[in-house]
Amino acid sequence: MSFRLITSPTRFVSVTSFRRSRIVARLPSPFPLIPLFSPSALRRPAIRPFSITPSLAAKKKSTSNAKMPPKKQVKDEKVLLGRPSNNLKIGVVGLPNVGKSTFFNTLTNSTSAAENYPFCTIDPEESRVAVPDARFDWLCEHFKPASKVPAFLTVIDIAGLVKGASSGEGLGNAFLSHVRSVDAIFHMVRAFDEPDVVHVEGEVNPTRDMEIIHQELRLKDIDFLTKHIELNAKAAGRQGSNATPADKAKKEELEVAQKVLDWVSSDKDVRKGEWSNKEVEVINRLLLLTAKPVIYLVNLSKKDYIRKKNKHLLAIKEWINQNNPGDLLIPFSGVFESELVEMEPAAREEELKKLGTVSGLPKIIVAGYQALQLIYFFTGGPDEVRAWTIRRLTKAPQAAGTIHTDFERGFIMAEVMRYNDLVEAGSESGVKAAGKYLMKGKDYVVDDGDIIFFKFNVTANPKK
Ligand SMILES: Nc1ncnc2c1ncn2[C@@H]1O[C@H](COP(=O)(O)OP(=O)(O)OP(=O)(O)O)[C@@H](O)[C@H]1O
Ligand SMILES: [Mg+2]
Repeated sequence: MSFRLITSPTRFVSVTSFRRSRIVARLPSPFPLIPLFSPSALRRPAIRPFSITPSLAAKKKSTSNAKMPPKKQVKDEKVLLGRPSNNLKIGVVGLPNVGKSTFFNTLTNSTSAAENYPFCTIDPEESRVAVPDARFDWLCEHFKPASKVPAFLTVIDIAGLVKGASSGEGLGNAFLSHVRSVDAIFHMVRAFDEPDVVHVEGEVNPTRDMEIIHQELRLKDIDFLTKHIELNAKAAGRQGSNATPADKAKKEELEVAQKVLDWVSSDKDVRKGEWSNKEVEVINRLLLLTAKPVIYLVNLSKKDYIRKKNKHLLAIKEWINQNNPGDLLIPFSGVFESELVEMEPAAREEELKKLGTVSGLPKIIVAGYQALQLIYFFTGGPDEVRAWTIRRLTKAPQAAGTIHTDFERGFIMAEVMRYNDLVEAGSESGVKAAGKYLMKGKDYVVDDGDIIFFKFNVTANPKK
């Protein structure tokens, strides 16, 4: 096997600088009050390529293999419901005038129109917010890096849906297509009484509103699946009895689609079904609305949020238990959060202390990130501490590929420190001395919060 040396770090510098420039351009968050760009960090790459001579390569490889534990076959590799990507988005969905844009603006420090009239938002707005994480803060404190890049949650503000949206009411179909393009849903539920804020259904009734939204999403899935089956059944019917493997696959796919249609038609959301890996693969291609994970955000008045009481909360909880057991409910207050975000950090802390409460946003961001089945691993050093987003169950080479495709192509191994081990030992050498510095191979499934140094090598021609 021939190894080609990678001695010039320049191209890696350009990769990291490219990524950074994107981050700087799209940083609207109220949370990361941290410098994301430092020219000095560009002088050296944040992640140094592993450069070795051919003979040394063989030696290193054999030592690393010796250290590596026997390969464990990951059993039961479950296919996750949802789009297989690291670039996933969560949409804010709900009736008109329930506080979606107020929440979106506060969360992402954006200026989406948020006025007191229904259908204030028409076109979807996209923005990002840093994911707060004490581990990231600790790593920055520990490495004192020139550049700090946390993980980000991408949020989309979507227009309000109304009863009948699935059959075109209130620009319904266009708005539902915006829901189709996101990967998870923050379902905004109005539980605040404010006579000046118009409610499209007349009076405040959160469970009725939740029922409307869920009904519209289900009806759209039913409509979509029915048309999909009709269309594909016709195509499959023309094949006759001499069915090719492709025809058989199509037939199997149609059977799954029919099974899913029966499920949604019985008033259940797709994400609540037990599906085999094969079925999940078909469902993922269909981008169904009720397959997307949902977090219910209950928008309270400032007073109710602070006193932790609201007359609708119990009924909302019961509705979730009845209809979509296990889904998360997070109460918060849009107006209160928008007041907080306007304050200086010190004044904000003072105010929260005085009121004996906390902001609801950090919990919401973390929950949104988890709903998307996203986790991150860290790379750390004096140049940069960075969180790299991956989907749950991602293996080491693909995780390396999020940094650079060469890292995946030439993957040798991942040197992994667990966050707790690093905190306990106080340094990388301490982790090594404690025998907790792990060498992981290509079957290693990366854990949330792993601190990883990838070793890789790239041959001139990967086929050789
Ligand atoms: N917790 C709350 N208490 C009182 N008023 C609120 C609260 N949250 C939001 N509002 C008010 O509700 C009104 C509508 O808010 P917003 O524009 O954010 O709703 P929306 O759901 O985005 O509406 P649309 O679907 O029309 O775009 C605004 O006047 C906002 O200040
Ligand atoms: Mg809006």
